[in-house]
Amino acid sequence: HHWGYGKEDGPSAWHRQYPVAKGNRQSPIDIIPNEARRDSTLGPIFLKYDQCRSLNIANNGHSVVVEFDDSDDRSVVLGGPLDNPYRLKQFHFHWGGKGCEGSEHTVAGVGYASELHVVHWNAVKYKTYNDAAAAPDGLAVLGIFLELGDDHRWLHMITDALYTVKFKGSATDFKGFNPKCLLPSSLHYWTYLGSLTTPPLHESVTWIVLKEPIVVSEKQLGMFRMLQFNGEEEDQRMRMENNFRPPQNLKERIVRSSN
Ligand SMILES: NS(O)(O)c1ccc(OCc2cn(-c3ccccc3)nn2)cc1
Ligand SMILES: [Zn+2]
Repeated sequence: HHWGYGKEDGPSAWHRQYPVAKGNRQSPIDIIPNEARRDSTLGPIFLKYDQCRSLNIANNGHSVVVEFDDSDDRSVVLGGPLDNPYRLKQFHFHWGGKGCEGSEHTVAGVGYASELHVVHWNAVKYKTYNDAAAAPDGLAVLGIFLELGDDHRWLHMITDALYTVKFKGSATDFKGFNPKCLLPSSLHYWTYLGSLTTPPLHESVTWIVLKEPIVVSEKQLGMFRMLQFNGEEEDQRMRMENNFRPPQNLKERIVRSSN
């Protein structure tokens, strides 16, 4: 009996199998800009993605994920709150149902239509991604909000491939995609210590949430909703939508803001 986003197996039930769900550094959170601490020691982040090698696009039953070759330091995020370069591993999305919110982080109580997570791991300190994913300084996830407006000029490269990964467990080749094309113009960010937002909910993430959203169209976002949570062989057809965890308690944490 696996976790999901439904009434019985959704975020409010995760704590039964994953008690860390009630931990002290859970994600996402509501970011309150006026309460974030402007920190002049926080430098800019650098995204070195020019040599990145995307491998495949997959439906893991929770989201659609694009994986990268992380066998060397060819593509990393560095700077900002990070003490080491973190290696690009994958990116995926969270989104809502038609017209309703879908981001995981919220800003002063307001959600966006979707949120992109670009996942990196600390290969300087840890041998494998799985080791890093369970360590307090193991992961760095870049969060990018998606708001509704005009078509995004490059998102079609992802949405055009979604029909090939409609069902859980499907994956297809997806080479030559550079996530740089999904970034907003400004890399100003908020940062705080948090967790994976899905089980196993490890408290291993340094979150870097960009302040500026990217703009995508309702039509493009709607394409994500043709994905299904279920496998092709399952009777129960469940449209993949509302795959977001609501904001968690900030507890004793502060959010810092880049300049
Ligand atoms: N939504 S998010 O960007 O916070 C996000 C990012 C990465 C995630 O990876 C799943 C995962 C599983 N494990 C794992 C590690 C060791 C043993 C077993 C499983 N590590 N990561 C999940 C959520
Ligand atoms: Zn995520």
